[in-house]
Amino acid sequence: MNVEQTTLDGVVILTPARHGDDRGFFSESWNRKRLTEAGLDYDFVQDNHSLSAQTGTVRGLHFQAPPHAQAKLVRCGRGRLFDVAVDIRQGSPTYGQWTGVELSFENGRQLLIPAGFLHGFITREPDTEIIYKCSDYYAPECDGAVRFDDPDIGIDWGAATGQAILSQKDAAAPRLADIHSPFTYEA
Ligand SMILES: Cc1cn([C@H]2C[C@H](O)[C@@H](COP(=O)(O)OP(=O)(O)O[C@H]3O[C@H](C)C(=O)[C@H](O)[C@H]3O)O2)c(=O)[nH]c1=O
Repeated sequence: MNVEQTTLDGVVILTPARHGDDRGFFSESWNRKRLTEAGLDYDFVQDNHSLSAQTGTVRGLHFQAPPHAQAKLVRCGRGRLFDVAVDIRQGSPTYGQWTGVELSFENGRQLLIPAGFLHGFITREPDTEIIYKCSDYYAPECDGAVRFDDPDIGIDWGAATGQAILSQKDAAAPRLADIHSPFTYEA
């Protein structure tokens, strides 16, 4: 498994090995022991899987507040997407900064996002499926969102987002400056 750092401490890109043969390939998409050996041990308890039918679908930027904050291990099961994490830990030297990576079925890359970060993505192909592990259960009472096109964050989604396909919740999300982040940076 290849591990690449990003500009945000704790957000890393993982690429599990693929064992190809004349049938196709086999890959251990998640191996807790291997992550622990890389110093990335998370107790994932829930797998999520969503399908976005149209290119230019944006889901995010979301977080779950403590006591149900979620770390996530994100991968693309079909299609192609641009996955983004934003640091919202109060006091962090990278507060409000973002990092992004293209995840696709083809490249097999995964993004590991600790708790304390917003998560969102934009699809780059039709019928794109995202699959991700979460370190806590769904808790709608702890659900939070920030608008994906917040100018103070300034995410480059790599596409025109004026026609982004959004849920009503995401279309009405506040700017980061208008929320009180429940996360605190611990050096
Ligand atoms: C997140 C979640 C949702 N749901 C139900 C609630 C709604 O009836 C339906 C769609 O939920 P929502 O519109 O919040 O789904 P997304 O817009 O894909 O939200 C997710 O998108 C970003 C990228 C994330 O990282 C989060 O996991 C999550 O916020 O699934 C559940 O039953 N369990 C869950 O864990």
